[in-house]
Amino acid sequence: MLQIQDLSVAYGHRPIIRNLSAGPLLPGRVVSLLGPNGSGKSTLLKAMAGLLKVARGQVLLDGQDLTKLSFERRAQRVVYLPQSLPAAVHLRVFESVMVAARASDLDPHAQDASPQRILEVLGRLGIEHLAMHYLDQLSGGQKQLVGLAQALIRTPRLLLLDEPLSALDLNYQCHVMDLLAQETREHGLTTLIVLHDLNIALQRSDEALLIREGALVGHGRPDQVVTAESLAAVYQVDARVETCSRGLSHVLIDGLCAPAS
Ligand SMILES: Nc1ncnc2c1ncn2[C@@H]1O[C@H](COP(=O)(O)OP(=O)(O)OP(=O)(O)O)[C@@H](O)[C@H]1O
Repeated sequence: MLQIQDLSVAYGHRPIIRNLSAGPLLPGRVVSLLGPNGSGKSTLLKAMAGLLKVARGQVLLDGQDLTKLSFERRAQRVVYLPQSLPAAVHLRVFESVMVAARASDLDPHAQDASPQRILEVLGRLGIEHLAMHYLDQLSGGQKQLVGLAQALIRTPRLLLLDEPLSALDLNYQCHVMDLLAQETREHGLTTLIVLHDLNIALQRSDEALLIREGALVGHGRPDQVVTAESLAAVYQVDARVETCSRGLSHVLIDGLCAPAS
């Protein structure tokens, strides 16, 4: 179970995340993290992953404060996939997933980095045919899928994914969200995913967190969080959330809200 308590994060003297509390987020659930550009989503994920100094507050995972753990112990529990992947090195896809599996390895038996397991993870993502390709010769979307393979091979307790669908086509977006839901449920992970596509958040996440200017303004079922009112308040768009013939919620954008006079 994940609980964020009174978290504050700053860059220098500039506060970004302000006394943010959220949770509990239960294992086995996919939670979308929503909010406008610059609202602090990546900053929140980086702080939870231990990559930024936390000015105040706690991130409790099963009662343990992640902000106080050593790098190695945190790396065993938390996997963070950044928005932009590091410049691709001249490694084959297969090797890069193997390196990722061993990255957090205090206990050599903790991660199964056998060739079969690596091929299985690549296969689940539909990219086993890329196993022997070089990372620096892949397309943007293919690199993003390899990043996901590097994350999933590690079976953490907490999976933090920053816009993991941004370079993927429609088919892969659906496929990856289905796979993440399956992995999350099967392994009892807590999965937090930054998304800009509100329809994907509505239809394929179990819960949503909505932030604005570093503060939490909504948490609950996606259809309770993504509403015409919240979209007007947070994104300044004039929108409707309607239910289609299959019973799924869709956001329809009519335009920008009229500026306040
Ligand atoms: N390394 C940094 N140093 C100083 N300020 C930063 C740094 N990284 C981000 N910021 C600022 O922090 C604020 C929040 O940025 P962040 O990347 O967390 O937003 P975001 O919600 O993820 O945005 P986006 O949806 O555009 O990716 C922004 O105003 C940004 O300019």
